Amino acid sequence: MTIILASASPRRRDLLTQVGCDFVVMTSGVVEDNAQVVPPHELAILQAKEKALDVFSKVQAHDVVIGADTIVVLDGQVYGKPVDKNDARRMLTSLAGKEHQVITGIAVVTAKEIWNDFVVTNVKIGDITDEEIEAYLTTGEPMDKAGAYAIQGKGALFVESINGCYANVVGLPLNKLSELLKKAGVKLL
Ligand SMILES: Cc1cn([C@H]2C[C@H](O)[C@@H](COP(=O)(O)OP(=O)(O)OP(=O)(O)O)O2)c(=O)[nH]c1=O
Repeated sequence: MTIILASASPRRRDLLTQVGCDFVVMTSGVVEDNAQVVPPHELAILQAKEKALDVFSKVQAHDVVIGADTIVVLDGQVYGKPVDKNDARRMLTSLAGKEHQVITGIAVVTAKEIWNDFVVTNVKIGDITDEEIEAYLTTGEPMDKAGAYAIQGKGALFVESINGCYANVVGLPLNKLSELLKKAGVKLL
């Protein structure tokens, strides 16, 4: 049995490595579509499942595949990864001074069953000046992050407080993952 992380995200790899998991990475060919008309948490679960199932179709039947999808939700509006600098600027401007939710959907797929769930973390972004947004955009950090910021990077300068799982914001809720892996018969400790 091999544990496979169906993700191109270096953050997810780092988090899984942090907890001593022995795994390999395989990226899925799934194209995300955040415009789907389903509630945000369902969208995150759906996309996590799609990524995991796509990879599962290419591996051995006894393997375990993990998929995840992180979205930012502000007043019911879903923000994925920005398409360009203008989109990132728009996201950061609207997140400033407000609380939003970071939702990660997670799926663990085995030949027997698909376990899935989601985790919500509330994040309050403080006031940000236009000058700070422009400076942050030039770092390039926002471009591959949901909501256009990285709590684990310079984006931490904007985060006033969080309520909930930190790893969830970075892209992989480790406590929830452990719970789902245990159901699939995989123990990390
Ligand atoms: C909010 C936030 C998101 N992110 C990242 C986590 C995810 O990698 C990314 C959201 O995009 P995702 O589509 O969830 O993931 P991905 O495209 O990077 O990787 P894959 O689909 O192959 O698994 O945003 C941070 O790194 N820090 C943060 O503070």
